[in-house]
Amino acid sequence: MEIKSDHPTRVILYDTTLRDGAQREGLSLSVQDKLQIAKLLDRLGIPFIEGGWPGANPKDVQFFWQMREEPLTQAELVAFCSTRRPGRTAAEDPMLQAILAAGTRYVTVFGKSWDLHVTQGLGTSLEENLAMIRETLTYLGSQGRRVIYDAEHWFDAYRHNPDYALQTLVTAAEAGAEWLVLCDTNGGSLPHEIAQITAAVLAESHHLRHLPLGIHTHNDSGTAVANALAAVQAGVRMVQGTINGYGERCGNADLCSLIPNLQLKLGYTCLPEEKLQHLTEISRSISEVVNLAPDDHAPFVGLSAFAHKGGIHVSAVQKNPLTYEHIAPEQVGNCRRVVVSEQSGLSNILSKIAGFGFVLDKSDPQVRSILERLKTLELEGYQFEAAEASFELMVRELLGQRSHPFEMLSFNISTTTRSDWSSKDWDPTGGEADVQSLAAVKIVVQGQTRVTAAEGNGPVAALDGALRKALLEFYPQIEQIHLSDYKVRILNGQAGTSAKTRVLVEFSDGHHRWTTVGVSTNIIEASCRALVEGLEYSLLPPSSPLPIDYRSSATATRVS
Ligand SMILES: CC(=O)SCCNC(=O)CCNC(=O)[C@H](O)C(C)(C)COP(=O)(O)OP(=O)(O)OC[C@H]1O[C@@H](n2cnc3c(N)ncnc32)[C@H](O)[C@@H]1OP(=O)(O)O
Ligand SMILES: CC(=O)C(=O)O
Repeated sequence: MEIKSDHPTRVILYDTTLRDGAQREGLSLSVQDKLQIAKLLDRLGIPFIEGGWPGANPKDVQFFWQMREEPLTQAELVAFCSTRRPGRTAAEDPMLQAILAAGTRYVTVFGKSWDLHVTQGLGTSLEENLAMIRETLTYLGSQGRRVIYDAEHWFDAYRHNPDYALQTLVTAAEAGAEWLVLCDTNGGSLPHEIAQITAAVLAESHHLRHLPLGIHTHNDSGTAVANALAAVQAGVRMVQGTINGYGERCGNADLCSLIPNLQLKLGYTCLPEEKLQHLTEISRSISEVVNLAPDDHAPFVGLSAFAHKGGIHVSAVQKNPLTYEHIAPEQVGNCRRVVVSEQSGLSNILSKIAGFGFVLDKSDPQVRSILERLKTLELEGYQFEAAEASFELMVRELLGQRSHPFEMLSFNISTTTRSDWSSKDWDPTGGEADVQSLAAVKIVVQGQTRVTAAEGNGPVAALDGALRKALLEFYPQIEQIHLSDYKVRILNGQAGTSAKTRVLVEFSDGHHRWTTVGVSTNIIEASCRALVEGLEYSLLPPSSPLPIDYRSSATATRVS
C-alpha cells in the first residue's frame, strides 16, 4: 500500500515506541514484547511503525527477523539507523549492512544538522557530514530502500547556523529521501519557535524538491505535543511520536494526545474514525506489555480523563456533558466516571447508586443521609473514591438493603517469635517463619456460630485464613477470592503510635477487582474491617439488570 500525504488534511502517523520509546529509563522490551506492540499498533491503523535499530543490538536484529514470519496487516515496518560513520564508504559500514539485512522497504536514517554536533560529536568536517548524508541515502536507495530522513537537532541547528542546516536538508532531498523530518531532539523548543522555523523550511521547499515534511518532538519543555501540533499547523504532514509518550528523559510526543487533538480538534485525518475508538484500549494494553502502570491522569486515555469528582461538575455533566467535558469520552474509547468523596454533592450520590441499581430522587432524604454519612466518614479518614465496594455496602446499609451474609462477633490475634529471634539476621521475606501469627475468629453465619483459627506469616494473613475457614462451609465461592493489594496510610502522623491508620484492601476473583477501606487507631482493626467488607462484598448477588426505583413508594419496585 502506498502511504501518501497528498490530501491537505491527511497527517501520516509514524510510531517510534519500539525504538525511541524503548530509550525511556526503566523500560526494557523483550522480542516478544516488541512483536506484541507492533501488532497492537498495526491494529490501531498506524501507517509507519519504527521497529528498532537492527545492528545496534541482537534483540532488534531478531525482532526484524521474526517480523518476516509474522508480517503486519496494513503498516509499513521501518528500520532505523544513522548515516555511515565518518571516513569509510557506506557499503563498508556494518550498520548499513545490518539495516539491509532487516529486509524492510522503508528505512529511517538520522543525520546531523547542527554544526556543533558535526565538529564535536562526530569529530569531522562539515563537508564530510554532507558526504555521509549523501552517500548513505544514495547507497540505501541503490539497494531498493525508500528513505525517511530524520534531521537530528534540526531546530537548534537552524537557530545556530541556518545556512549549514539547510544544506544538510538539501543534501538529503537530492540524495533520494522521500520525507524530511525536523527533529527537536533536545526538546528545548517552544511552539512559536517550531512554527516559525517550520515555516522558514517550507519557504525553501523549491530547494527541497517539494518533499513533504515531518515533525519529531521531545518533551523536555513539557511541550512535545503542542510543538508537534504547531508544526502540523505550519504545514508538516508526518507526525512522529510514541504511545503514552514513552521516550528518553521526559519522553516523546504522546500519540495518545496528538491523534485525538489532530483529528477531533483540528480536523485532520490520521486514523479511520472507528479506529480512534480503540485508542484507550491500545494505550492500556501497551502499558501492560511494557509493565509500566498506566498514567491515570493522561489526557484522553487516562482512567481519570473523564472522571468527575466535584459535586458542581457532576450535577452539570448530568444535564449536559459538554459543561465539563471537552470531547465525548467514547470518541477515544474511554468512559465517563463519577467518583464519590467529601467533594460530592447529591448528584454524585444519585449517579453512583444508580450503578448499584438504586434510583432515587434528589429530594429524597435518604440521598442526603448517604451524602452526610459519606462526608462524616471521610472526615474520620475514610476514602471512598478508592474503595467503592465499601461505599456500596454503606449505601445498602442506609437503604435497608444490606443482607449481612455473616457477622463477625470477635477476633483474637497473637504474634510470636522463635526464641532466638533477636540474635538471628533479619530476613525481610519472613523466610523461615521467624515470626508467626495466629488468629481466632468467632462469627455467625446463617444463624450458626463458628469459632475457627488459622496461622499466617502476618496478622492479616492469619485473620484472612481464619475467616475463610468459617465461611467456606457456607459459601464455597470464597475459595476463588484472593487479596490482590494491601495499602496502609498513617493519617495523623504527629499523633505517633496513637495515629489513625487507613487500610485499603483490594480483592480479586480473577475477573473483577474491588476495594474496601477500614480506619482505626489500631492497624489490625482497620485491616479487619476492610477484610470483612471485602469478603461480604464478594457475596453480594450479581447486580440486578433492572435498577430498583425508590421514588414512588416506600417499597422498592423495579424500573422497566
Ligand atoms: C536522537 C536519537 O535518538 S539517535 C538514536 C540514539 N539511540 C541509541 O543510541 C541507541 C542505540 N545505540 C547503540 O546501541 C550504540 O550507541 C551504537 C551501536 C549505535 C554505537 O555504539 P558504539 O559504536 O559503541 O559507539 P558509541 O555509542 O560509544 O558512540 C556513538 C558513535 O556514533 C557516532 N554517531 C552519532 N551520530 C551519528 C550519525 N548521525 N552518523 C554517524 N555516526 C554517528 C558518534 O560520533 C559516536 O562515534 P565515535 O565512537 O567515533 O565517537
Ligand atoms: C531521531 C531522533 O530520535 C531525534 O532526533 O530525536
